[in-house]
Amino acid sequence: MAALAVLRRSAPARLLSGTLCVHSRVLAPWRQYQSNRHFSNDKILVEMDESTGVAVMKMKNPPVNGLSLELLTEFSISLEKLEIDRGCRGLILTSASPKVFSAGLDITEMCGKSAEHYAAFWKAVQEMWLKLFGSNMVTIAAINGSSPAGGCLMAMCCDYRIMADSPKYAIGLNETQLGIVAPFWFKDTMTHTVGSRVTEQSLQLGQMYPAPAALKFGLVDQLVPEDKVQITAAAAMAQWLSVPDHARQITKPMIRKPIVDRLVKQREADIDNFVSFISKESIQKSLQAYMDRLKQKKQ
Ligand SMILES: CCCCC/C=C\C/C=C\C=C\CC(=O)SCCNC(=O)CCNC(=O)[C@H](O)C(C)(C)COP(=O)(O)OP(=O)(O)OC[C@H]1O[C@@H](n2cnc3c(N)ncnc32)[C@H](O)[C@@H]1OP(=O)(O)O
Repeated sequence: MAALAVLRRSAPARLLSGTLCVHSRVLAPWRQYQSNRHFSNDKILVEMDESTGVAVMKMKNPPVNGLSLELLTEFSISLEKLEIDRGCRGLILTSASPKVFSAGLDITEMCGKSAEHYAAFWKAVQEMWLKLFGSNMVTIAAINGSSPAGGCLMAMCCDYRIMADSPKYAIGLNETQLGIVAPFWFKDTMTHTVGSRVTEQSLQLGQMYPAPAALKFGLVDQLVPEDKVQITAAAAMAQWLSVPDHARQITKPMIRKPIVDRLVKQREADIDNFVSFISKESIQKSLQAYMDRLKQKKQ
């Protein structure tokens, strides 16, 4: 048992290659850590079921769960807490808002801000990815709505994806549609999920796939009626957790560690790349025009 506990606790550190730091500027203090093991801060709600060892993490940043610096920071802190919790074996990631899993990166964080802000924001995006893709727990995405760009990235970081069965909800990496470019580790995550050929085409076209199309090529693993997404995720989790932890935890990094290490080795260069790219006037214009289109859609 002691050996298993060591494995359980040491594997994430190995997999994440020392990436436990989080940006300190917006660290929200934990409001509470109650006996029923629910904890929450502004943007992340965690419900931990001690009898199953499964935590449900809900993003709550209405209206569309934009991945702001604050949400990303709280996400990484919450995940880190669960990762070191011996009692937690599985994580179900979902949205507290109906109809949208996550609209991806909060575009307002990438518009009209300083270089320092862009660097801090990108570091938080990297941190989220390193922790979620490199997690030692079983991770299941319960995709209860649309999931473009960064939302799709989060879902793809998980071990298994269950999506609400509706053509109204779409998922994909649509960055080129905004005039921006998915960085190599977004591309690596998609390649890991669906293979090179589909990734090449999807990324160039910035394609969003309605849920039924996403199922066809494995971008999601299962479609269920919207009101069954959570319960199906819990059932799938029970199945994944029936595999002995130590064996699964040694297997997962065999595939994922080289992908994680690629970013770890060039984090600073990746931040510099992002800052210089996003600061360009032409890119700022594209993002602004996209935001204007989003707002006009309503009128
Ligand atoms: C060569 C080197 C390369 C280096 C790397 C360089 C760059 C990489 C850079 C960035 C990578 C970015 C990845 C991303 O995640 S970018 C974000 C992409 N996201 C989207 O395109 C989603 C856009 N949103 C939608 O499609 C819809 O909102 C959605 C389907 C999610 C929901 O639709 P719904 O009809 O319910 O809601 P809306 O009315 O559209 O939106 C409500 C409200 O929210 C605002 N909003 C929507 N999405 C975002 C967002 N991502 N960020 C900020 N704000 C968003 C929307 O404008 C509305 O606002 P308001 O009108 O109510 O004020």
